[in-house]
Amino acid sequence: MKLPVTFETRMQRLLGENYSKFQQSLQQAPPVSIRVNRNKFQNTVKFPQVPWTDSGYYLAERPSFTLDPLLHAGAYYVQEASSMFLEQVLKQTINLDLPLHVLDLCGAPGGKSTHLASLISKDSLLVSNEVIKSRATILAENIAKWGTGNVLVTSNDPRDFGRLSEFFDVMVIDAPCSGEGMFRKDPQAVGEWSEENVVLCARRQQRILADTWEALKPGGILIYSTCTWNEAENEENMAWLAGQENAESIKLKFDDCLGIVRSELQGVEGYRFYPHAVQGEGFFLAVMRKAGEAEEENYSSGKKKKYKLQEAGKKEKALVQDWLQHPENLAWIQHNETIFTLPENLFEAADEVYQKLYVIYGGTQVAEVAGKKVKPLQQLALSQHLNKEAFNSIELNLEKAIRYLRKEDINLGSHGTDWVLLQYNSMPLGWAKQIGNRINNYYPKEWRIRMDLPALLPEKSVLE
Ligand SMILES: C[S@@+](CC[C@H](N)C(=O)[O-])C[C@H]1O[C@@H](n2cnc3c(N)ncnc32)[C@H](O)[C@@H]1O
Repeated sequence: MKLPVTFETRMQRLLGENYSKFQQSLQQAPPVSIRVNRNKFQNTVKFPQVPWTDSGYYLAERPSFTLDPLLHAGAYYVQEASSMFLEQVLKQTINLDLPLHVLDLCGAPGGKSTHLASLISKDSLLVSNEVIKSRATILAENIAKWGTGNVLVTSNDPRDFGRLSEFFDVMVIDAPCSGEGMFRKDPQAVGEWSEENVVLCARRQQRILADTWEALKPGGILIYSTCTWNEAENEENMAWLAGQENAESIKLKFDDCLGIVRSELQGVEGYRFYPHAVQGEGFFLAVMRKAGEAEEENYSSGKKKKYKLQEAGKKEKALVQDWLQHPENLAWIQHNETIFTLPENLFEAADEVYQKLYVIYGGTQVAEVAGKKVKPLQQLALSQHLNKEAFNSIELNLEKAIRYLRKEDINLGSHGTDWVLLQYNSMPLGWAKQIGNRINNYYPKEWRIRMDLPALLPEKSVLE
């Protein structure tokens, strides 16, 4: 790999005697890692663990993830290991048992958002945002597959978040960057890199930070990360923020043997991940606390509030409320023919987000109801709160599961006229409707597996 000269000079300065080890590590294949969705998959996982997270594992090689039904079921997410350090930050800086409002500002495709969704309590709200619409759709798909039901996916420009003044306890900004840490994984990134682009990225990151700072509560935590190593996009931006706003750097504790490098600039501490020192890709992270103390939230001010979210009709709700576990703890909401739910205690906060931002996906999408006709939605099948007892289900073998996920017609050898939940390894994949002895495949067209099937299919899932 031919590296840009100015990049090499800077890395030599940053790494000193470790530079040659760094250079060698760029020639090696990147490690493959996954993060397991513990709410869906509780079995023991046989792989070596990523040291800074309870649910991350290294695989010995890269399997065909696309052909693994459990990936589509949301049982795990493929994520590079350094990014999983987010878990340590949250565990060390926040009481995760409290009901929190969390923002993931640059969310797609959903690595950090799905991780955040696993870490926060069920009474917490995650707003997962992605400004680019096509990428926001993929984010919504991954959030639905993860299935926690307490996430709103928005597609807004960072400046729109000023409308949610002092709303978030935690803000994660995994900023668009010059991608130096991706050189090994994506050699094309080398060709796209330039000093001018580093400067442009650093300015854009400052703009993003300035635009969203208002949305953080006093006392709230900002977790800033990039997948690049130059100081302009990292420490210098954090020092700039500390100078502009009333923010202090938070220092994290961890064992030096992990190989994570601490950096310091003008009182701001940063954490650097290099591929020769950790089993993961290039990454930078810093944590800041906004000065002050949060005031007690007071949503019920006495005035009759006008909500944007409309309660589901009684008749419509009666048709579907047994499809989720503990329906009594949920707010049942209707938008046209679609019924969806949010945890009851999150209704007011979620409504505020609906009023101020462009929400493309929220909570658990349960069903479409037209008169007495009810159609269960894909997101319900993948919800962690699905009441499986309410449906007939059919277990598929691996080949049939893959064919179902390709939206092919499959023969189940069954008979009937009802909805059936199709599963692989007892894990729901989606719906089919029986019509006599054939079935209609209701897997969403946009989500289907598009790749041609190899002559030999995998024998089992990565997790088996
Ligand atoms: C590093 S990626 C995020 C990865 C994601 N956090 C994850 O863990 O899967 C940065 C994201 O920022 C988005 N982005 C690009 N320009 C942006 C801008 N001006 N403001 C906010 N986000 C932007 C990109 O579309 C991209 O999805």
